Amino acid sequence: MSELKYLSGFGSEFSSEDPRRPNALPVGQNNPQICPYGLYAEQLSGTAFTAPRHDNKRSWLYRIRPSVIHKPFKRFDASKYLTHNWDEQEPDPNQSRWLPFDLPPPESRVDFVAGLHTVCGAGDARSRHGIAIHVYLCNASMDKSAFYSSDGDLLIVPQKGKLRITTEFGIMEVAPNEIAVVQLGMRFAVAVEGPTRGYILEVFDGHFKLPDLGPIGANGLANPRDFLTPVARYHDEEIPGFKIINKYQGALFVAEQNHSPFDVVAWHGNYVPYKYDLNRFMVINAVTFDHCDPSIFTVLTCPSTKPGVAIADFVIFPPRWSVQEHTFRPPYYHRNCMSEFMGLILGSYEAKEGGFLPGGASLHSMMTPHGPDDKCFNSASFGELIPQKIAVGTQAFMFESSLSLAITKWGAETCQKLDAKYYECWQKLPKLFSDKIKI
Ligand SMILES: O=C(O)Cc1cc(O)ccc1O
Ligand SMILES: [Fe+2]
Repeated sequence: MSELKYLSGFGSEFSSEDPRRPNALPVGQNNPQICPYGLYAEQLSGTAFTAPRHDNKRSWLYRIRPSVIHKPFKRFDASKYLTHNWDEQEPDPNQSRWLPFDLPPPESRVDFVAGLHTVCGAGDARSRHGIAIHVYLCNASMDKSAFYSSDGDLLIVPQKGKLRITTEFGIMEVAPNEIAVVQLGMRFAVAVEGPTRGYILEVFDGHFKLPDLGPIGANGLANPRDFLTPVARYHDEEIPGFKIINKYQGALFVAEQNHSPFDVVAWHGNYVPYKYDLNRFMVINAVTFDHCDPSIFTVLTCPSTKPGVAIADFVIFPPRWSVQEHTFRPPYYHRNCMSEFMGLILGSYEAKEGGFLPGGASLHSMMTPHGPDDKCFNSASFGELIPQKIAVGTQAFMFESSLSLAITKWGAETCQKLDAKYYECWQKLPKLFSDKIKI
């Protein structure tokens, strides 16, 4: 297969034609009486028609058949651990840590949709307010099926195994240490190459944006040109019994049709799927003293209507130099009015060298105290403060949300990965209080 091509930019107005059908995009209008090549015009709206211009998102798809040619949707029970039921368990404010989530057994055949497991979440897709955090644990490619969420945008964080994501807009390949965003309503199919695991943040409220940079200036953190959107590529295939799987109000539905939904010959617009390589993140940090809040590491944010408060931020902890003088350099001890769900893509996380493992996770709920374990505290308190390259070969991330998250039954019990001894990592923190320590 030839190398995939991408369009570069975040939030841009793009246009793309499959080179096999030049001039497939109508010129100067969206709805010609007959479209070039006899294509159907279909608008995919990502915001209300009347959203302000700077927020307005829509794309026009020129496709062989309109999406409406399908049989009725019926309930589908492909993934029994996908849920929006936040009342399955009693509330639990404890610090939670999960060992790496199990991959499906090699003799099984589990695709991306069947492998979706909801770990925690809050809110309601019906009132378009909330989030769900899922993991996907799969080992087989989707076959004659496509998936979309009618509930929210999906920010996909591969941890193990590359994803080849065929979308209506074209194909993107996303490997660990890259992320992909497939927005509300966009249909996609995932092909994998073996045991595959990753995390998904689904936001019900709106769309992800790049954070404002304030005094940082016009450049830095995640730069817009590093976001890549696939190019148009169509399949003209009759496929009897092709399944369109729809996540709608937290439940799965399936509708059959007799053709590939990946039949878009050309498209234009600013409502698109995209990917981003986390290695491209330009880190800004303190070069004098003290520990900055982790908001400096925000890759993408889904804002709420309250100024400065995110429904959810996607934050990473990339390799970087640590140079602060007379400073306790690791994360400070804290209690936060936001919920912090963390995962590990590669390596280890500086505040917890042991126990927090790639493919595992942690949740520090609203106002639940947390911070470095005793080992980290001791070495950072008494180590020499030379410039140090930290987190080399590692990548931890955080989904930080202003919502108070509930853990599902699968997350709390069925997965059997909760580490009941997690609290112990703080119990041996020493009492240093003494008249002898004077600074
Ligand atoms: O809890 C965590 O490990 C995440 C985190 C990192 C940091 O550098 C500062 C605050 C914070 O919540
Ligand atoms: Fe934290």
